[in-house]
Amino acid sequence: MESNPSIMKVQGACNRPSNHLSIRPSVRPSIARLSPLLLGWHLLGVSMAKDPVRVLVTGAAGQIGYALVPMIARGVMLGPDQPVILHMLDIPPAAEALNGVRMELVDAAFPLLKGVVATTDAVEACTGVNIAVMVGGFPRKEGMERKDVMSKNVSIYKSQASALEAYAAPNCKVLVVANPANTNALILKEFAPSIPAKNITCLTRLDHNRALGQISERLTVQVSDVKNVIIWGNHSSTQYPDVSHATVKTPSGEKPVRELVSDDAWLRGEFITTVQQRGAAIIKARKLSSALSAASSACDHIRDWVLGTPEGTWVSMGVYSDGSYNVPAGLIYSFPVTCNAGEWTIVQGLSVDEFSRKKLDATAEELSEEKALAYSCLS
Ligand SMILES: NC(=O)c1ccc[n+]([C@@H]2O[C@H](COP(=O)([O-])OP(=O)(O)OC[C@H]3O[C@@H](n4cnc5c(N)ncnc54)[C@H](O)[C@@H]3O)[C@@H](O)[C@H]2O)c1
Ligand SMILES: O=C(O)C[C@H](O)C(=O)O
Repeated sequence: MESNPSIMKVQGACNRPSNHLSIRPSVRPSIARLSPLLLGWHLLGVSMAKDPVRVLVTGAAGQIGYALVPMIARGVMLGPDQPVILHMLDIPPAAEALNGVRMELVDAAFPLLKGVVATTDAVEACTGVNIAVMVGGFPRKEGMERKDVMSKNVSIYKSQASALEAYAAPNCKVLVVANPANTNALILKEFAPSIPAKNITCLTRLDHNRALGQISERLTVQVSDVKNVIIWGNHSSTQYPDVSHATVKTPSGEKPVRELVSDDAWLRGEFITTVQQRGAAIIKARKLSSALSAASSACDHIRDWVLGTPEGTWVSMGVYSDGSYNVPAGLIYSFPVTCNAGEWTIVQGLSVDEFSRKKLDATAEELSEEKALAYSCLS
């Protein structure tokens, strides 16, 4: 257990870092609530205190950061019984805003929040972190393509990879949110060679959730009753939102989405483009990119990775390709995955029809091009 429960100051020294991620997947909150043993302890007023987990959020003074840090501090990411210490990094011009976020975290008096490191120093920010959510970067603005921001982000991710490699806790899990998310994650992997490739992921859960949302609206069903959509490939407009294996829970059992929608033209047309273009639609509407949905989806991504996916359910994560589904190895590509005991596994053996094959290949091709462009930015 960390000894100092106080909130720390901007640029302050770190608490002693814990050496590893101290979340035990077997003590999931829902199970913990049901366990007679834990309930007994609770009634006796004895809490099963866990060690705090250190969570880094880069770009914490930005709009996703502002939505994300209170979710983490409230237990949305790691569970309602998991104390956290937040490490927040931003760049010097944002230092004052970052301090404002820190002050608000103090003011919110989150019971699970055991400390805050708010800093513009990447080494201090990365020291001892168990989970790193990489949001910092240069966001795409209206009318800009993701490739326009490649070179700015590649250099950021190269240097932050080195800081994580040298100072993060062993087995640190990394989620890259900042665009181009897949390629930033790949650069991070390349420049942090001692962090296992399986620990470096990117966010396509927002796209996955958007796909669930579209199906739920179309069928007028609860979003929680829709599952097993897939986002294949890049977090970009070439991503392939696929409902070939998705189902909806109905009073008479699980039914295929394709059967219930009964409109392949919509599923292969408007549904796909709506999900692909949703980020751009939000930017057009808000003049800012999505923030609350991105933050919430980042929490979903880490929560499922650490605590596990429900039985019979998969989620989409951008992970290092091993050649599954004939996707070129060596790309960070979004696949359907299940998670157990803190490890993700690509769901194998799903049928891929000709229509889907073309879509999987097109988004892989874009990622290969992005990879080449990123490497050209490095030289
Ligand atoms: N993967 C996804 O699903 C998804 C969804 C939405 C947004 N995004 C991306 O997330 C990123 C952040 O979006 P936002 O709306 O919060 O942007 P924002 O501009 O509001 O915030 C970005 C923050 O990053 C900081 N920053 C810049 N360079 C940094 C560095 N080197 N180190 C640390 N911090 C740095 C900025 O000062 C700023 O505070 C963007 O790249 C955006 O395109 C991804
Ligand atoms: O498209 C963008 O740059 C915004 C973001 O990635 C999103 O999906 O909302």
